[in-house]
Amino acid sequence: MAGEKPSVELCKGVNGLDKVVLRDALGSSAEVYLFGGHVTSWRTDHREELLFVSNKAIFKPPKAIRGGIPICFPQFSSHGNLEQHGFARNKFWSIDSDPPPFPSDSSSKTFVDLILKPTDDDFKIWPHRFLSFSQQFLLLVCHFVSCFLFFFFCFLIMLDSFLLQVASTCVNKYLIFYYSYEFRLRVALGLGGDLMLTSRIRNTNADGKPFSFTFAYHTYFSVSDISEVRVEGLETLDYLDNLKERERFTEQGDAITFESGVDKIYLSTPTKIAIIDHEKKRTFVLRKDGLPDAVVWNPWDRKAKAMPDFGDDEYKHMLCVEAAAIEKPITLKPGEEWKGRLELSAVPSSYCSGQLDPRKVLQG
Ligand SMILES: O=P(O)(O)OC[C@H]1O[C@H](O)[C@H](O)[C@@H](O)[C@@H]1O
Repeated sequence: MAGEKPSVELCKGVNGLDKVVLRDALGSSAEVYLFGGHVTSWRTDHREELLFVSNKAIFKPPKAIRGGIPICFPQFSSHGNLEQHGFARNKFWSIDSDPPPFPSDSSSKTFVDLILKPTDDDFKIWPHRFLSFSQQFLLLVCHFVSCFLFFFFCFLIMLDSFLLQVASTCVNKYLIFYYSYEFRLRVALGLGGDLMLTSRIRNTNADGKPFSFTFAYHTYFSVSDISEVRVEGLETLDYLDNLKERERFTEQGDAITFESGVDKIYLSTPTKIAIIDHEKKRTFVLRKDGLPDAVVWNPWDRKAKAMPDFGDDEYKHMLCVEAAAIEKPITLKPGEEWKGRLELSAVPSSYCSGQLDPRKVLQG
């Protein structure tokens, strides 16, 4: 593969879904499905797959693909009114042929730009606490109708308040305002086959209204054996434990190892986290920017069995470490843009007499 020209190719993937394949001159590659703006493959120059995708993954919209790097936006997990992890991973993205310049990625020639934005017929279920003009108008009509009835039938006073209450419930529940936004995603292969994802989210509301969101790159790393893996960079940090109703705890001082299911949101994490795979003698290094939190997730055996698109034993060969912004939602005023960047490298572990040197792993 080495010596080939870098290429960016649009082709058909599983079930005829469109995907973009990136290849660099040394043979590293990545694949991105337009469905979900979802990276499903990242390979070394030796064609070794670095991301986990379940053998049972269902490549059928609108179900998100199990594995790779789903984008969680505008809501992480189930903590909000939206569907789990928001809608970005269930939508078809487009190739953005003319994006505004990305200064930070200028070194990479192998990349694709995708864009997700609401379409006219695409009512976003992204509720908000303000009422739009049409909603206010509907409330007014309800009020006039009930006032009219009031003058003619005094006993309808009670009905008036009842109608108003029903109307506002309906307005809040069913007539939902949708935010206008632009979500631009660049997926790039960097020098040495690094995988770089940059998200830029802009508030394009014309009505002056801000919106808030939470976000995660839900990265599934492929590991040899979960019991041989440790994560460095999250020691002594506070986390919210999703398995204990999001109670807040403080992590102990040692690197994180795995003996049972884990679902934790580490808060205010450093910009660099390492996943060390002893058996493979490989270390994944995550570098992130604009993403203060990090989720660590492995479903383990019981939850794995309950997931229809995940093999019973596959939990042994994956680990999610998700660069995220969750604890403090991002709020954008109209015209404002947020940027969240993730850079992934796979390097040989500095392995010596059975001991890894965390200083080497986390240096630089
Ligand atoms: O099954 P999904 O909707 O893809 O979510 C998979 C997992 O994602 C995150 O890591 C959450 O912290 C977990 O609570 C959730 O189970």
